[in-house]
Amino acid sequence: MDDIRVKICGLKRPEEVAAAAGAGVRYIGLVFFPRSPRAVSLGQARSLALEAPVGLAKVALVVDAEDALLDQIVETVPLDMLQLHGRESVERVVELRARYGLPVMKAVGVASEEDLPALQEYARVADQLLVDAKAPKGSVLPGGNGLSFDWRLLAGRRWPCPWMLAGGLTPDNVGQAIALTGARQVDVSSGVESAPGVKDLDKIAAFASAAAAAGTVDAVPRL
Ligand SMILES: O=C(O)c1ccccc1NCC(=O)[C@H](O)[C@H](O)COP(=O)(O)O
Repeated sequence: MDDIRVKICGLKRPEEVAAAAGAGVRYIGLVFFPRSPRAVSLGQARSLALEAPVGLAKVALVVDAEDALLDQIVETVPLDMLQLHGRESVERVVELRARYGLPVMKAVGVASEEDLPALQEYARVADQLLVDAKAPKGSVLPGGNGLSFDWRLLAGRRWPCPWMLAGGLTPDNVGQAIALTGARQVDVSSGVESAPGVKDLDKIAAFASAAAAAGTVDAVPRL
């Protein structure tokens, strides 16, 4: 069985990229959402992306972004994937895949069974799904809130594209999350921070190693 793939989202400093690469992380997320404590400028994102070693995929996270912003991001930052973390429609996913020729990961917020059909819809058109906790009403951030959802909702569910589990993951709970959901990819942001927007290098290493350890055990859902 393949290793568990880890994505660390919201990196801002070169040492965070180095720590992620050193820990065997597979994807880094660069946040282009001005109200986020993890937001990066175009210049910052370009430098971070250029420093990322081969094998570490650079993912640009946007929220209902206009074409003009996306054009700037794609022209400036060497990228491997776009992450759509807003209310982008199925049609918009199709349009952006064609326009930029980059794989698109669509984030879908989950709080209850009612949210699961959307995953099926987006799985038809996206290259990957990010199955995240639904942001609370009125929250400034559509993601990165450190909230999890009932992982049992995902037990036994599969989609016709690769998917990543996100939402409230930490070095302490990622093993249980993988065992319950069968996820082969996991994404974390606030769970590896020492303060909003500041990644903790030790927590990055601890998260990657806990995920790797969980990946060596057959994922038998314990319900
Ligand atoms: O992280 C942000 O600041 C952010 C801002 C706007 C939209 C999405 C955002 N983060 C989304 C992510 O990819 C997070 O990694 C994911 O939601 C999990 O976050 P966390 O619960 O903090 O681990």
